Amino acid sequence: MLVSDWLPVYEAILDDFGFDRAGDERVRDRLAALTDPFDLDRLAGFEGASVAIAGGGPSLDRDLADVRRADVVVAASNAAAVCRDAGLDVDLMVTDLDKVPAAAVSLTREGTPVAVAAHGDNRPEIEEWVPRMRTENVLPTTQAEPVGSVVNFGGFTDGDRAAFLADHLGARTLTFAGWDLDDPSVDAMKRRKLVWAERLLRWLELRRDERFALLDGRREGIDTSALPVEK
Ligand SMILES: Nc1ncnc2c1ncn2[C@@H]1O[C@H](COP(=O)(O)OP(=O)(O)OP(=O)(O)O)[C@@H](O)[C@H]1O
Ligand SMILES: Nc1nc2c(c(=O)[nH]1)N=C(CO)CN2
Repeated sequence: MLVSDWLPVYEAILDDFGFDRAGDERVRDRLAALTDPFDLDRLAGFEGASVAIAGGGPSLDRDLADVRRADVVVAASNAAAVCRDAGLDVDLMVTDLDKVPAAAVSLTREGTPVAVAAHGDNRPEIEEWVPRMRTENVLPTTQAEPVGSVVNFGGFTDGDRAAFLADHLGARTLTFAGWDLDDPSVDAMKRRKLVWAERLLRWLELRRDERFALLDGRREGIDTSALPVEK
């Protein structure tokens, strides 16, 4: 995903949530100061692979067999802890550090890359946890324009950002485990974030010319008006 393709969608997200772009940029700059550029060649194993994107929904426990079958496992936030507790290795964790930050630190120290996102509402988490990580295993990301070590391959929530990253790295197929887009247990803010996650995955599947089973039966109901897709 080119940043120029992403930024108009990012602006629609900022509008919808009332997030402040300058706030995102300030925390991005702080993350840039705390990190070094990550060598993406270390993730060459994504090229041509079947990639499972493990999400933080309650169905993850039931979906672990799908995760186990994939060539490569990307875990969004809390899914990293669930996978590890089930004895499943994670190849990459994607997180904004608002859940299980200690697990993210441990992964970096054990040699597993962690894609850490900076945004306007996670400066305290960035300040507290990133300095404890092994820097060479931190892939710093932003949803705003990239700067220095901090990259942007598209995506908003941890889970859809994981999918955009896997796409950038050349994944052959993406499968989604532990994704409950209609989860009644989430609060109103999380529900809105999941609405955006669904839209962004719809955009991604169209770009990839793939059909994500997760979206079967849902496509008609997805509002794509903020996305650069053919109507
Ligand atoms: N029912 C669900 N509840 C939470 N996350 C879900 C759900 N279904 C899918 N996901 C995806 O899994 C990702 C990880 O979820 P988790 O609740 O562990 O993280 P989070 O730190 O709250 O995520 P975020 O900061 O992106 O909102 C989410 O970012 C989302 O993309
Ligand atoms: N500014 C801002 N950006 C975000 C936020 C958030 O709360 N604030 N939450 C996200 C996923 O949870 C992703 N991006």
